[in-house]
Amino acid sequence: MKALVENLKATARETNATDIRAAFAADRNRFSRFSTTLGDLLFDYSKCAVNDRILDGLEALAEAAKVEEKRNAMFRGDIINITEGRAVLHTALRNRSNRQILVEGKDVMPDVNAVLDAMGAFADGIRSGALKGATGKKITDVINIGIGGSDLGPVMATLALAPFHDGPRLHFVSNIDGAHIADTLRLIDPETALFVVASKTFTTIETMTNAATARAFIAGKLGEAAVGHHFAAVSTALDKVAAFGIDQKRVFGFWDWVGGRYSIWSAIGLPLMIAIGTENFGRFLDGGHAIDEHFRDAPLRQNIPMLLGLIGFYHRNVLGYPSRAILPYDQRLARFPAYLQQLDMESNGKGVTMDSTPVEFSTGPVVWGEPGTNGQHAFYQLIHQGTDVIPAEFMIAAKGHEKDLRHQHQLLMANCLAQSEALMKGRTLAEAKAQLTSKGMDDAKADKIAPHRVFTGNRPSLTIVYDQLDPFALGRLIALYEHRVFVEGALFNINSFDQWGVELGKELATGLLPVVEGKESAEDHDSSTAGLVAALLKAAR
Ligand SMILES: O=P(O)(O)OC[C@H]1O[C@H](O)[C@H](O)[C@@H](O)[C@@H]1O
Repeated sequence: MKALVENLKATARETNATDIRAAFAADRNRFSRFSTTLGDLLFDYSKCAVNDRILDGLEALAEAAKVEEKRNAMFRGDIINITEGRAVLHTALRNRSNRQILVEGKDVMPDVNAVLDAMGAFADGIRSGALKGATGKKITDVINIGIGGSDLGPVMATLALAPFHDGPRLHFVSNIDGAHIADTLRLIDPETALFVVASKTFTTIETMTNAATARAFIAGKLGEAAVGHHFAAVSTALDKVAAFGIDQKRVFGFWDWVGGRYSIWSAIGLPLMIAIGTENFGRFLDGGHAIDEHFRDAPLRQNIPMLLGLIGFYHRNVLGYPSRAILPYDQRLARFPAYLQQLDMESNGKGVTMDSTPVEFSTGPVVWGEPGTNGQHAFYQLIHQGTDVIPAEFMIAAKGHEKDLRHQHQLLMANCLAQSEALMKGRTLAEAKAQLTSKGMDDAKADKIAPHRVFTGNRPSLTIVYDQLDPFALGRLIALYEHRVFVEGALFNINSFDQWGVELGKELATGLLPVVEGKESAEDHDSSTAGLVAALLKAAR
């Protein structure tokens, strides 16, 4: 692998691959050669620093890393999450073909379908008003209590699918900070509220603490007997849910082969289903399934998740770019960058290979972003003229949902396209100077100012276009990025499906709680921690 990466570096140098502007000038068909479609989904990577030889090299890399074999093992239900001894089968949750999927000899599809049916019946009951609060009122507000994978997916997708939201209002409480639940409880009426406690493990301190606060709120306002009418739960740990006291009929399970950050397709999607209805939720699953079929079957050069992953690896390890910006020109995808941060950074922020040795590559990049056009007025300066090259990933719908605001959508499209064009083309010193002198600036001054107005150009970006942001399109987009993360993880030869890196902080927080409660002394901690504890406790007195 290392040698193949070195070869790619040499190829990039020899073929002048990073001169993207020159590549466009030399080849009128560059767009059609370096873009591909799947239905109405268009993936354009022609503004990345690729050429045929680079793609050949990336293909060799995929072969050497056995990406296709690893992909097949995932779909087959092999135990590929080796540190936790689990299969990785979020694809089973959206397996609309219903073909058998075996985990340790047992077909998981009957259980998947049974939970989906139970969720559907519950969601229908809440939406229609057949399932009421303790005082006989219809549920108007659903509050999801969860964090990480038990929060980010429903939060992101609910906003993304706002035009399809015809069920009760949704709220999300995740942070341990009491402000989060307190501000939410102020907005709701206990008689018409339903809390969904969402936690894969049902041990996460934030979720358990917020759930206890919510439980006390309902019991305090409506009496202990009302609790059963106002709570539901989603978890893989059904015994722990039972201990919390939630009615079994309102508990929706999933399985240890669903990673938290891949769980939006499972019962974790219940709030979304309540918001948009079972039919739309089904379309969302269809979208994910369409990408699964494509990822499994399409040849590499037409395989969008493969290409996305290979280009991601190329940016990181051949060209050495440290981060990637996710820039949806779609206000309703405002939480998509945050969603991808967990998906990508928790999956591929690793330093040890599948063979338990240190990795030989740079693994996952920093993933960040904001929707356009807001980002333009904040951080695009650095993307255009900063000293790091930051590959940008644009996404935009051909049609907005606001038919009478078509003009605003046209402005949105123009901005999106202008940004990727500007990143690629840039502006030379001569062009900058000519622009200034044409406006009457004298030569000496133009010489001083022009360098500040130079854009190096040749800054890579890729663009994803879809017809309209509907449940199917969103399902496709999420699955596309899930598989991209898979491909990159396979190339790094890491386990993308564990998350030991979040453990240490959790352990230390448990140890520090008695210290900040004033029950234990801070003397066993380092002087900074002890000093901070002292300052906080003094100020809180
Ligand atoms: O769903 P839960 O078990 O409550 O876990 C919630 C989150 O907590 C952890 O810290 C993990 O890093 C995440 O992957 C997970 O999504």
